[in-house]
Parts: sequence; C-alpha cells; structure tokens
Amino acid sequence: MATGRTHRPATRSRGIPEATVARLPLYLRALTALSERSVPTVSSEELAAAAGVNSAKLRKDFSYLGSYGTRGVGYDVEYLVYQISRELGLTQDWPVVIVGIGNLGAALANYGGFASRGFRVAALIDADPAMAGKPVAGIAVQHTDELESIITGNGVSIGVIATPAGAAQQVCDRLVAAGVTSILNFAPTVLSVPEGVDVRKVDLSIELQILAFHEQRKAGEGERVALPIEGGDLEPSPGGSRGTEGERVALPIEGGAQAGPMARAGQDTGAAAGGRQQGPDGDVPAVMPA
Ligand SMILES: NC(=O)c1ccc[n+]([C@@H]2O[C@H](COP(=O)([O-])OP(=O)(O)OC[C@H]3O[C@@H](n4cnc5c(N)ncnc54)[C@H](O)[C@@H]3O)[C@@H](O)[C@H]2O)c1
Repeated sequence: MATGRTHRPATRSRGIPEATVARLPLYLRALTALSERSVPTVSSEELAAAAGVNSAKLRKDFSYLGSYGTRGVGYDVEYLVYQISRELGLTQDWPVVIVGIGNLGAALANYGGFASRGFRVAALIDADPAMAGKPVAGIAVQHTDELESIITGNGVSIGVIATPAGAAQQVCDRLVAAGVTSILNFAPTVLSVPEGVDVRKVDLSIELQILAFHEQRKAGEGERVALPIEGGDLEPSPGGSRGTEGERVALPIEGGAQAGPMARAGQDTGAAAGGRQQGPDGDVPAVMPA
C-alpha cells in the first residue's frame, strides 16, 4: 500500500537526507581524530570503521557533499573536515544559552567540548533568585527575568533546556518567542514548537531502557531454549549445532512482536523501566506467546 512518494526520506533544503546529516558528526569526530594524528588520507573502509558506519552508506553520504575521494588514495582528511564542518554550519561561532543551572546544567556549562566545536556558552539562566550572580564554569548565572534580553543581545539561536520537565515547555516558549530556533532538550518531556524550530531531545534513561530491553532479550534467549513448552517437543540443540539459532528465532516469543512495541514504548513515553517492570524476576515479556 505504501507509495514511493510518501516514503521518501526526509531531506533538508539543500537536498541532503536527514539520516545523512545525522551521520555527519560521526564522520567529523573520526576525521578530527585522524587530523590530530596528522593522517593525510583515509579510505572509505577505514573511515567507515572508525565512524561505526557501513562503508557503502558512507560513500553515498559523501556523494551528497560532492566528495568522491580518489581511487587508490581515499579521501583527503583535512578537506573532508572542512567540508563537513561547513555543511554542519560549524565554521561559524554559535552562541548557546543553557537554561536551568542545576546538576545537569552546571555539568554542561563545565563541559569543554562545546567551545572546541564552535559552541560558545553565551549565558547561563536560572529561575532561582539565589543562583543569580553565582559563577558556574566562570560565567555568572543570570535570572530568567533577563532571558529575552540575553537572547536578543547575544544573537542566540540555540538554547539548551536543563530544567525540570514541568518548566520545560514554558521555557521553550519563551526561548522561541525571543528568537531561538534550535533547542536541545534534556528535560524528559515532549516539547511543542512552531514550524521552523528544530528540537533535539537527549534522554539517557531511554538509552538505558533500550539497553535493558536487549539485556532482557539476551537473558531470555538463554533461558527459553531450556523450556520445553516453547517449541512443543523442541529440545535445546547441542552447543554449536547449526539449527539452534534458526529454531530459536522461529519461536513466537523471540520475534518482532516483542521487539517493536517494547522499543517504541520506551521511546514514546520515557516511562521508567519499560517492559522490565512486568515481572518480579524481570523476565516476563511484554507480549506473551499465544
Ligand atoms: N537527558 C538526560 O539524559 C538527563 C539526565 C539527567 C537529568 N535530566 C533532566 O534534566 C533536568 C535537570 O536535572 P537536574 O538534575 O540538573 O535538576 P536540578 O533540580 O538540579 O536543576 C534544575 C534547575 O532548573 C532550575 N529551574 C526550574 N524551573 C526553571 C525555569 N522555569 N526556568 C529556569 N530555570 C528553572 C532550578 O532552579 C534548578 O537550578 C531534569 O528535567 C532532569 O530530568 C536529563
């Protein structure tokens, strides 16, 4: 039923797919490491391995940049660093504000990696009057009353939200009204923004939940092979026997029905612990086999 037209990958205005844009920072990180070691050229295979990406995908991604490398030589590291930095808009300085200077906001303010990548922390903003004027990472915290003037005065277009979830939407609305068009949201809530505003969400607990899901699956695979009910008369195959993996994958409990909803539930809701809450031993699957 799907039509090609509705399933085209999302692209940015200059025709680079969003998925490619999302991989550019991975290439840049790997290339920067090569550049620091004064490596002049790199093959697509080496770079793909360093970036953790498939090499065919890398070549396709670079074709969007008009970079094809030289057969037998590879890609010029310095030129690619420049090209990707330019594509990502990193050849200019980006003033950033962080709102919510608690544990996380202070840690972000102290992180040296922003400045070295062209992101200058222009201001730290907090609603707590007791915080106003206190230095964090060498910058005096400013009160939220000054949010709008800080944004306009510093030409800030990127805001980082590190407030409690309940305050995040209101902070977001104020940032956007003041002129911010890109938001990095650490608060565990979904933000509504008008057309033209980009939001990136970082949630470490969701990443942990996804890892927990995979851990559960790994543990489940080991245990379930020993259960006679799973495959009727299926006996665990002797170690290394060729059929073992295929047989286990064919069991209903191991299939996609479990993977999809659980993974999605973790991402959509951000609910603590996801499917692992369902049984005291943590091994009750979200979708029971018929
Ligand atoms: N994304 C992640 O991986 C991750 C990791 C840790 C924490 N968090 C989230 O980050 C947020 C901050 O966590 P924390 O541990 O630093 O909390 P915290 O309580 O230490 O700090 C929150 C700060 O926000 C300030 N604040 C509250 N309302 C505000 C408002 N309307 N405007 C401006 N500032 C306001 C508070 O005064 C406080 O200084 C929380 O939402 C937390 O759930 C996310």
